Amino acid sequence: MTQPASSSPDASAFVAINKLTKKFGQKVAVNEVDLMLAKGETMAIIGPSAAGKSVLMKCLVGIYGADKGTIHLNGDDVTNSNAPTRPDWAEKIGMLFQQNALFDSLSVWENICFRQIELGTLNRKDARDRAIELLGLVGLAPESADLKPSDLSGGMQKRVGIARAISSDPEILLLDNPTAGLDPVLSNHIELMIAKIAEKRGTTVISITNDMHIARTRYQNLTMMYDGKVYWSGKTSEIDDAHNAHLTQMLDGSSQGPITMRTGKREDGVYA
Ligand SMILES: Nc1ncnc2c1ncn2[C@@H]1O[C@H](COP(=O)(O)OP(=O)(O)OP(=O)(O)O)[C@@H](O)[C@H]1O
Repeated sequence: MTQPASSSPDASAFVAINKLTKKFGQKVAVNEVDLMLAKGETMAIIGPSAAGKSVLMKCLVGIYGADKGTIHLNGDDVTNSNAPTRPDWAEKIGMLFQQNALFDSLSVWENICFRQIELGTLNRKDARDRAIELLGLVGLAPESADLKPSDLSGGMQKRVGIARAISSDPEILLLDNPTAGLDPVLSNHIELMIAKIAEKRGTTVISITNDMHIARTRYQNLTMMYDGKVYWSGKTSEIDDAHNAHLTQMLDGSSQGPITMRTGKREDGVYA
């Protein structure tokens, strides 16, 4: 059922991360992470604060280069942001940042098609039309297009961030806490929307969440990070109640230590 943290990922997987390490000075934020994901599959990444989840995402999107290890996307080595293959992937990866990263001085539609306007792939009229189409996809009215992000609620801002992330019709969608700060009803609504968009487009999705229930019900795969490492990675359908309880305890900090899901025991062997 599990991918042991020590196994080597299959390099032919659509997303193949092999022994990835990212340090900031002495701090090892991401420590020998192995992960793989097939095309069109979804993965939730969970873990307590400072586990390395966001840094891993930023390595994937090319913001940070790696100190060690590799990232392959569909066979292309994209480990370092200045790798020759990287520009080919810029348009194929959509990312929602934790704080949405919307520009307050720009309108909603300019935020959504920011990249296309910058690159000149769409003129301003077509970009506005495209943004309105995307607003519809994320459940926002066309009238929102000319508002500024500060005119929107937190939930609406998240939707705009998601609309921007999917604006280039990416092959991979990276979402850093798409429902952080939202109430449970809205969180569920947004996660359902993401699942539907991904299914319709065949998009591969990796999403950080703090919500174990959402991770188990909306994603096909789940990875728990702890102290920069992958402690468990596998199919959500195979998580039984005991494992769920322990992953949840690790997430909220009440567990006494990481567990290995292969055995269902904590690393110190206490849990059975
Ligand atoms: N630019 C940076 N410079 C120095 N240290 C950093 C930097 N970015 C992240 N870190 C450190 O790396 C570790 C992992 O950070 P990361 O943001 O990936 O955690 P996280 O799992 O996403 O946590 P959270 O759920 O709280 O967002 C933390 O100790 C953090 O302080």
